[in-house]
Amino acid sequence: MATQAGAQERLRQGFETLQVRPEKEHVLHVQLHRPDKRNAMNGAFWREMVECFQAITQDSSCRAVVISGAGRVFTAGIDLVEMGSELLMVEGEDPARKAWNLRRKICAFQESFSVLEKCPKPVIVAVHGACVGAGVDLICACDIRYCSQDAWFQVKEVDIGLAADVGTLQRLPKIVGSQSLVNELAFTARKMMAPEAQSCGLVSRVFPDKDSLLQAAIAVAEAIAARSPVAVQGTKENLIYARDHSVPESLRYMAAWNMGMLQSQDVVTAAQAAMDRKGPEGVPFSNL
Ligand SMILES: CCC/C=C/C=C/C(=O)SCCNC(=O)CCNC(=O)[C@H](O)C(C)(C)COP(=O)(O)OP(=O)(O)OC[C@H]1O[C@@H](n2cnc3c(N)ncnc32)[C@H](O)[C@@H]1OP(=O)(O)O
Repeated sequence: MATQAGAQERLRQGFETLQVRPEKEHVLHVQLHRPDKRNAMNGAFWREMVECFQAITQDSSCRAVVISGAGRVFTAGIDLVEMGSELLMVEGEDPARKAWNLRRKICAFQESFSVLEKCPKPVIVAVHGACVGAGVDLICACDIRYCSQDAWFQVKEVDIGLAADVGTLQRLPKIVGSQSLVNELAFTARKMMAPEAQSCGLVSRVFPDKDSLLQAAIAVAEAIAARSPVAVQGTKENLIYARDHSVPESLRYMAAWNMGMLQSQDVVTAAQAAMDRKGPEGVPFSNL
């Protein structure tokens, strides 16, 4: 799937657990789609997230992505039925080999959400109803988080006997300012409702219902997609780099980045539009 055509073909083929559809120009909407099972994450889901977002990364016509959940809730987290019988079953003739194979599996699970961060296009997630366990890991890897008034969040892993290992413990403390709150949520699996999620910074906006939530998520994706993809994707790359590095390291990375990217035609086009008092909407930028 190294080519643009290959990526678009993969997205056209469709997935078992994800529904992908174009929403506006340059905007794709990825829906977690196992509504009867509350979008619980089975084996197919963990694989398909990687395939889907690798294809989106390759598809230069896509500039922003919205993720939402089909049906009553965003997601019930890992599929508990498959977890016991399949997802975490491991082969190996001795403990070292079993441990090594389990490590491989855990790394593969981690990739299913890290792929969201590696995707250069901004990902906006719209959460309604429950967002449990691995759902929190997923949203922590997204760039913008919105929810509806009925949403609730639960770092549920301790209740099923494990430490959350696919991103929550690593990313949540960098999203929420209070380490004490993160610790409390992770140690107790307490449900956090939408107003608290907003006040602690996990989500940036709360909407009255799912319809208004989706409308707003798609509108912000459209606004992002109208801007220079060189500027937007460079911004995502450098924000994530800065989160994980010191200020001097990040400034150095930024300078190396922009010594190439400032030579883009987009700078000239966008600056001219600003001088002419036009917004970026309606200014044509080539795909990246
Ligand atoms: C190395 C990997 C690391 C990853 C770790 C991840 C860990 C986690 O994700 S921990 C969290 C596990 N999830 C849960 O504990 C949530 C369980 N589900 C619920 O609490 C409720 O379903 C929920 C509040 C989300 C929704 O309640 P609602 O009343 O709307 O639905 P239900 O009647 O309960 O369920 C409807 C059908 O969906 C099936 N289902 C729900 N959750 C799961 C799940 N996690 N796994 C598998 N299936 C699930 C439920 O059995 C019902 O199915 P059916 O009886 O066939 O209709």
